[in-house]
Amino acid sequence: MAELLSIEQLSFAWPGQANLLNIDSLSLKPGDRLFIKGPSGSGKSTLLGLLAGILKPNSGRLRILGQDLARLSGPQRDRFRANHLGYIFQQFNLLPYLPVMENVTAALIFSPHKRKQLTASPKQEAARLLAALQLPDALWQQPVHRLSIGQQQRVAAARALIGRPALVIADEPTSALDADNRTAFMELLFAECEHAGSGLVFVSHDSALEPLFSHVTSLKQLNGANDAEPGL
Ligand SMILES: Nc1ncnc2c1ncn2[C@@H]1O[C@H](COP(=O)(O)OP(=O)(O)OP(=O)(O)O)[C@@H](O)[C@H]1O
Repeated sequence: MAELLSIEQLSFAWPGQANLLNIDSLSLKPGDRLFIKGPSGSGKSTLLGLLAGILKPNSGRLRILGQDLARLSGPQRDRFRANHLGYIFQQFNLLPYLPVMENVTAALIFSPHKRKQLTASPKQEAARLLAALQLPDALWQQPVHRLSIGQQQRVAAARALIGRPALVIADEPTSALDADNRTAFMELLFAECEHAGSGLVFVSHDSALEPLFSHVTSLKQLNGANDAEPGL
């Protein structure tokens, strides 16, 4: 089976700026869970943009499921992202006036692959995920803007997980939560990734979450080739 993620000799600089990322190597197997830490401004979101194929490396190679994203055209990259990735954004990026249920099933619209992965109807699978993430069913037909931040976060997680993507990318999704809610959310997220067989790349500057992950690295380690942990 192809590796979930492999990076070799990758460099990236924003236009007119010095190199921000110089990653000698990073690899993950299907289902692996990686925590990436690093202070604000160190390049965590930039790295996630590269993983999602929203940004292109200046040099080197980045493969997801064996596919070098830089070799795909823009529309092919969009399709690859829709089919194989689930993304939980820092600000969730939900559609505020659409009901919860439609926000979750929206992830299937541009993804024949995710639709094929379903074992029930889109609504049934969205309902299963929302229930598993403990969002009360009284809220499922409510527009998202009426939900609390913690509730919106569960909707964003359900949207990222529907259709069993190979890789779920999460950019500081717990930053608006208190410690109790954070731990509960992480347990649910892990359980659902396991159920779906999804790998997880999770970015945060909250090192309290670090012990929950089998693989941990930092932007500093990634950028200094010799400091990386074995296997990372
Ligand atoms: N669209 C952009 N154009 C130019 N420079 C950018 C852009 N986005 C980010 N940068 C620069 O890249 C650097 C890293 O930013 P990035 O958002 O990746 O950091 P981060 O580690 O995710 O920070 P935070 O924890 O605050 O979210 C910063 O110096 C930032 O100014």
